[in-house]
Amino acid sequence: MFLSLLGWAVYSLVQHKLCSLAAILILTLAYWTRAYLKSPFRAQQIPGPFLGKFTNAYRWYYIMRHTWHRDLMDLHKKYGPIVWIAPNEISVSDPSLRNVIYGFQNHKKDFTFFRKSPSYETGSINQDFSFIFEQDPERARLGKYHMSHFYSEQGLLNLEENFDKAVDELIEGLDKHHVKTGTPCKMVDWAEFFALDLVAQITADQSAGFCLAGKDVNDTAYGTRVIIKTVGSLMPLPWVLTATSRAIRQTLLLRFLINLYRNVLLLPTFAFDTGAADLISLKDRNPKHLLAKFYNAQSNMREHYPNGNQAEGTTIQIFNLIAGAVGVVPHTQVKLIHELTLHPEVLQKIREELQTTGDTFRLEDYLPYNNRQNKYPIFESAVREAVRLWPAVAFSLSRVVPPSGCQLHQYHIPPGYNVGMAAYQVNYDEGYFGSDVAQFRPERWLEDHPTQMLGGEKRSMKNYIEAGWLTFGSGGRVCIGRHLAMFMMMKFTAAVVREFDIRVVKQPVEYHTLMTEMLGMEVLLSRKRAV
Ligand code: HEM
Repeated sequence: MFLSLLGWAVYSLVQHKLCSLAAILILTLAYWTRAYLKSPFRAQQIPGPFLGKFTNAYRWYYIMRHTWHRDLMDLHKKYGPIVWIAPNEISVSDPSLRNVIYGFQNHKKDFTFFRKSPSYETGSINQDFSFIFEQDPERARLGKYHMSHFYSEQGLLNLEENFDKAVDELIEGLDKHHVKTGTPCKMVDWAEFFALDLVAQITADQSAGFCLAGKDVNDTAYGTRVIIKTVGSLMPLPWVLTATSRAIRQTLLLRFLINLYRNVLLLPTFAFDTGAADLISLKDRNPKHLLAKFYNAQSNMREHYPNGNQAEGTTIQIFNLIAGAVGVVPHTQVKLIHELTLHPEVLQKIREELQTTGDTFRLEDYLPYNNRQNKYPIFESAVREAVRLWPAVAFSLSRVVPPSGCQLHQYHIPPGYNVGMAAYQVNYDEGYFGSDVAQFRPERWLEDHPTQMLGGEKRSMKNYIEAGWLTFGSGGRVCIGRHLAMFMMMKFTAAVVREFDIRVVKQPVEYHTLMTEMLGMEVLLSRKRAV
């Protein structure tokens, strides 16, 4: 009976293509309409774009136009802080609701805990712990427990020598490939080369040679972009998860993943099934670097991922590192350099701060340990201002409403629906940050809040901004690489502004998929004139 029905369906599909198409269309419309009519968002009249209420394709269309981060800002301007953007998803822009969704709830109390939504599964491309995409809160907590200390400020301070080696190669490469030849330099490419070199340095104390070569050796950075863009394009489409498995997604992206590991670890024949021995010998030679720490972390997590293996479990940590360092940091880095060329007065102050420490940016002059004082307050504020205004991780950090449900202003969101906030919408909220929110004004980070008090003293703006912004996420799943990101940008920027005068010859263009990339900016560099 079933077989004859199936046979009939295939026969009609072939014979009556138009009828079948019409039937599919009608069924889809009926499905969308039924979901719309039953939606609790409709019952509460939550505002939002008409098509978004019916289909995920609405958001996907704007993501594929690469403008979604700005389009969503416009939607919030039009509809207010709570917007119905997809059949089962609400977007929230009000910073005061950040802690409702991302606050430090007890992950053991499933009744009130907001997990990462199933869309994160799209980015899971292995059988092992993959930090950013792990949805299980207990495993994510364990991962953080095993890994946060080496991504802490103190942990990274131990690797400062490696940051400086990467900086030296950056300067040598820029000199050789652009200053001496007088050719324009593509800023985002160089920020990526630096990031790849830095990852190789801090992972296993090796020089990967991207800056020295002045090119994307073996398409390594390109591979990172392909993986990130693929995940970003598919994340908003729930059916992708029905149609694929982790194994399928990994197979699709395997070539790019393996290429990353081979070129960054300088293991030209690395493969998951045979690579463990190579990794072990490399990490044994560099016990204080991240590869050794990743290896230990994966050993501690192994029992939770019986289908993975040592090589996969270790290298996926490198992928998470590369995703942050190469996929995210360079785009804010580009905007920071761009803003400094637009604000010469800020650039001048940064150069003056650097002169107080022998024209070199040293972490120990920045971090307030051992009674030291931060010698770079304006420099630090300029970097923070850039990450506030151009938060490269710009997709909605979507979470599932727990069994308790949740109250967002006048609306009650029932369990099982998704709610999310995205950094552009939150960071540009005038109500919270003030009417000059869109201006690049580093000094704001050094001021006091005009009215608020904290512990009997005036509340600093730094404290106030960090309690509201979403650049690095918030709560238990806050970005583990935020200190690394700050150090990378400060090391890169300090070196470039110390050595070179910079003239922008092509402006950056925003391009959103998963991250908001800053593409196309070109600069002419010349050796800095003495002042
Ligand atoms: C300016 C640079 C960066 C920005 C704006 C940024 C932003 C973010 C955001 C918003 C999240 C939260 C994601 C979520 O809740 O779904 C996150 C998580 C994460 N980031 Fe970053 N990131 C940056 C750099 C880095 C770097 C350099 C690394 C390298 C280690 C990194 C590694 C991670 C990891 C592993 C997570 C997942 C943490 C968890 O789920 O507990 N990020 N990042």
